[in-house]
Amino acid sequence: MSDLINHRIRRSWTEEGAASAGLPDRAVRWLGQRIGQVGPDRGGKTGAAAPVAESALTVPVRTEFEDLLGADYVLVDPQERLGRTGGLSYLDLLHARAGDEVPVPDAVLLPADPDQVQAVLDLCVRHDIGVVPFGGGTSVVGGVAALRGDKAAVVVLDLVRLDELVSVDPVSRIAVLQAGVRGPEAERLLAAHGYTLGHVPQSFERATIGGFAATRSAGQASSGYGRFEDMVAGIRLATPKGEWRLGVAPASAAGPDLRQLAVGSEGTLGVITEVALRVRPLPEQRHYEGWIVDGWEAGAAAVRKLAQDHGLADVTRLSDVDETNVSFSLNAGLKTAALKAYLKARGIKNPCLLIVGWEGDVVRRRRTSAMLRCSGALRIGKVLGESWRHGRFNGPRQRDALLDLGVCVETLETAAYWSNLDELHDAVRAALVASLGQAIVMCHVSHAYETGASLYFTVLTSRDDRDPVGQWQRAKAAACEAITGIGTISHHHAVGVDHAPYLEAEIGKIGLDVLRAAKSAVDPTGILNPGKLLG
Ligand SMILES: Cc1cc2nc3c(=O)[nH]c(=O)nc-3n(C[C@H](O)[C@H](O)[C@H](O)COP(=O)(O)OP(=O)(O)OC[C@H]3O[C@@H](n4cnc5c(N)ncnc54)[C@H](O)[C@@H]3O)c2cc1C
Repeated sequence: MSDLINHRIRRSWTEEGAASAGLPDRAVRWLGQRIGQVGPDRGGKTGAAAPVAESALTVPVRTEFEDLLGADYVLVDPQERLGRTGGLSYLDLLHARAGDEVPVPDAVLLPADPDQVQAVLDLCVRHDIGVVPFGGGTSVVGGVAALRGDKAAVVVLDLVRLDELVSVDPVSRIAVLQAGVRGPEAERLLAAHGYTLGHVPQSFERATIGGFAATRSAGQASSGYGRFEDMVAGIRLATPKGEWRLGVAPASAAGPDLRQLAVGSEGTLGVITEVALRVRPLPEQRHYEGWIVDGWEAGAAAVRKLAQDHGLADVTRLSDVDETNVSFSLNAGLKTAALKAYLKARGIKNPCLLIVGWEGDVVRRRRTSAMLRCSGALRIGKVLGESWRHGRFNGPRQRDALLDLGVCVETLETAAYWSNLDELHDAVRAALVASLGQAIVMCHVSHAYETGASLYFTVLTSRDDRDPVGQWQRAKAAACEAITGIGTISHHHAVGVDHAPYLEAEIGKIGLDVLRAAKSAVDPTGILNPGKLLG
């Protein structure tokens, strides 16, 4: 059963991704010049087996789970348990490579349907066992760490078998998908009915419908299709108090929108078993292209104009000068050289790449293009846009290759109102550089709104092998401190464990008390996802 998804694949991210998991030689040389001390001899500590303690589940309790799910769906093998703990952050990858001691669940449970999920929760309540809901395991904030809190045992509830399209309502354009359906499968199931969800985060290939909902995920085409929470029409959760269903109408004034309390609850208020989602007709056409803007401020102003005057393309992604430089350097060749010469001849000193993509009604592109021209942007054409679209999943696939070379590589994200965006960009950048020294810190806006935008930073620096974990923890803490008070601690990666210390500064003590009260209403004994969101 566990071969349904191999959670131990790290090298290639997905089996399909293996072909693009390597790095070209010129990229390795270029990295060496920029951050120094990288090379094939810098793989660091790898291959050690992480210690896995005996399962703390007693035989009678394990038998009860087996009677409920079937013995094949209660896994206590150490490798299965180790494969379902920790997500895919840089620190998770470091720990996995080094065989560091990490929290390991006492069992992995694989329920088949929402009723079995509810029955498992009921058993966990009865035996006071912690439960970690597990979708694709792509959390980068510690969301699936198998922490046990004050419980003697903790199980991971892997939702991989909840893999069905439950229903399609073509009149309302709503499809109900089970929580364990992964991104590509969701699109395949919906395409058979002529629909798409249009939710394509960079973790699309592995992440699940339940995980998207639990973390308020944002896909690369969020400007056109909306964030995941915008798509949620209804939601079905298993909770320690029983089943909870939400969502009967597209909009409602029947008190606060509790769907939005469930969305983003990160497994602390219930296990999402089904999500009713707004779907759209499959686009007949797609058109992606690249533009160049001179300087970050000008680029941000151009994107703001699009967002505020209804000209955003479905994908609107602005790279800062550093990210544009990196992308030009890694794609060095005759075409890039010609492009650079052309930009120089046009007097563009600080090129920032803007990718815009339309899906479906591509006639809208005329309006966006006219607005971009008015903002002084220069159209470069389809090649850059299409090349971005085709390589959109390569970043995660190449992380292990970078770790093999001794590179510390990680991303972090935030968002702010337009009036604070430049300050936030500069503050986070400065904090990362001050902490890491010689580092490449690059950034893009990939989600824009009328009132503001997200910022997504990627960091590459030479790994400090004396203290690789501390090196990143200090840099991340510095970035989080810089964000606090200007922007949000997370635009789409969620809170998990890593951002929990910063939540109170954002939502206040009253906000935390409200969340705790909600949790104690549905989960009075605190079995659900110990240590996440609320710390
Ligand atoms: C390389 C990389 C790129 C990424 N890019 C993006 C991006 O572009 N946009 C984006 O939004 N995120 C991105 N992420 C973050 C991550 O993929 C998202 O948070 C995603 O939504 C998690 O989905 P998942 O199924 O993997 O959930 P998991 O990682 O399995 O779980 C995430 C959290 O949700 C809880 N959870 C999972 N399923 C359920 C459920 N059914 N019921 C209740 N709780 C549940 C878990 O307990 C955990 O707290 C990226 C991550 C990586 C590693």
